[in-house]
Amino acid sequence: MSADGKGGQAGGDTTPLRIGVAGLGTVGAGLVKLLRANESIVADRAGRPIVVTAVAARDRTRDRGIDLAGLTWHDDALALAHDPDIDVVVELIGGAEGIARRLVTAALQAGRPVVTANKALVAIHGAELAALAERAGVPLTFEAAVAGGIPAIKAVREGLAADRLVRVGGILNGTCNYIMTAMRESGRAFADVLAEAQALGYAEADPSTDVDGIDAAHKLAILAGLAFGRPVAFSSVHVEGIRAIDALDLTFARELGYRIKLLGLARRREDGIEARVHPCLVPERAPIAQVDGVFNAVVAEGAFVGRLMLEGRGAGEGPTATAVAADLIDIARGNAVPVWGRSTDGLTQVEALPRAAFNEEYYLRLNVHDRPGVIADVTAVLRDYGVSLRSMLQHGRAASDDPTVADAPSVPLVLVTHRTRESAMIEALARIAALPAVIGDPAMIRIEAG
Ligand SMILES: NC(=O)C1=CN([C@@H]2O[C@H](COP(=O)(O)OP(=O)(O)OC[C@H]3O[C@@H](n4cnc5c(N)ncnc54)[C@H](O)[C@@H]3O)[C@@H](O)[C@H]2O)C=CC1
Ligand SMILES: N[C@@H](CC=O)C(=O)O
Ligand code: NA
Repeated sequence: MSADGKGGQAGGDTTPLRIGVAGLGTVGAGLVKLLRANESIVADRAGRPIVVTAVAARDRTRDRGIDLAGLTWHDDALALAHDPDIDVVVELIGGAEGIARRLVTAALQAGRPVVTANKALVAIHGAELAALAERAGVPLTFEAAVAGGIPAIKAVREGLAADRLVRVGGILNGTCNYIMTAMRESGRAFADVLAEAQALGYAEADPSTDVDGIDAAHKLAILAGLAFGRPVAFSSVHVEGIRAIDALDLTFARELGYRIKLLGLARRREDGIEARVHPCLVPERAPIAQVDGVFNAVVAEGAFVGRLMLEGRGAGEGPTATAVAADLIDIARGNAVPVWGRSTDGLTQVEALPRAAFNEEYYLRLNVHDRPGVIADVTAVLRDYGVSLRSMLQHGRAASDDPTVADAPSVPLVLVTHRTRESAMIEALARIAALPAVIGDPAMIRIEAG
């Protein structure tokens, strides 16, 4: 039985599923185009037609490349929650609060199935919305919210439902991957490439959500919740973005045989769950290092299934609309899966482990005065904290060549450590930054196998 009480294939009911779309931006307009272009494919697979009957958007006159004639227009998106001529509300406005949250809440309370692409909303309010959906006995689906066109939610929540997953994550932000790929391949400036990603419809309304790692963290919190069976408190996810990545780091990474990727990583450990988003050095031969541009990669690992990686476009009109439409097809067919893959009864949020508990290999780049003793001072601090070095790179003049130079020029010094506790690295870096020969803050990037 479907959520709207009209089983699609199961009941042989061919009544159209009527949808109301809130937000006609990149994804909303993309959805209308896709449902029209693929009308008969969608109807065949859903067992009944899926038709847009109502929309709510801000500007009635804007040219979106779609014909809105014949659709009911609502100036107030909240009206969709009670419009008697729709069966499903599709929320494509965005934002964890405000109108998007009010609309989804109102629709679920009114017993309406909801489809959303809103990762911020699901990551932050997913536990409470899941309880509302369960109480109303209607689906709340969000395939588009994680990794755009990659069926990541379905893969983790349904495809891997039988395994005990120990790890999930990957490249979860198309905008950041697009920017870092262009910077690496063509040396283009950050701001330039970001503007291009915005024009292509990849970036969030406020692109700092992308470049500061928050969007990837929203997606990681959702994936971790699905993989480990409990929603992860979003505020406990450790988040770093890509603003601090310097062109020098891209060059040194290449020289050391790595690429830099913004990764989301969630791991089940004996003592809790690790959930973090930050730039990583990954070996250039690792499959994930080859995932470039707007492409995302979702990696999962379980005791029985082993490791798997799904790759595809993580942002943009077409891929995202495909994911939203797939959710609608599920609803039309009467397929319903609990939001977090299990009942919300007794379901509590879990706090991720703090940063000090991480245990990684680290790449450090220091800007140092090129004079004798610098390397010895830096390595002495690392030794004091039990951090052992795997390799070191210094370009330019050797520090010991000219002991008499007082205002020695600055040179980058790159150090790669063996695996070590992050609590030790944090303290060691504070001491290193305070050394007289070290200029500015050291850059630290964690190293991952991929
Ligand atoms: N663009 C992408 O590639 C992807 C976007 N998403 C998510 O999809 C959702 C929509 O994203 P986009 O389409 O990219 O954003 P967008 O900014 O292009 O579209 C949002 C639309 O909502 C409209 N809107 C704002 N307030 C409104 C209100 N009160 N009533 C009605 N409409 C209102 C805006 O005018 C805008 O046209 C967001 O949650 C986003 O995170 C998810 C995956 C990929
Ligand atoms: N802004 C997001 C859009 C898709 O989720 C991204 O760049 O990945
Ligand atoms: Na997806």
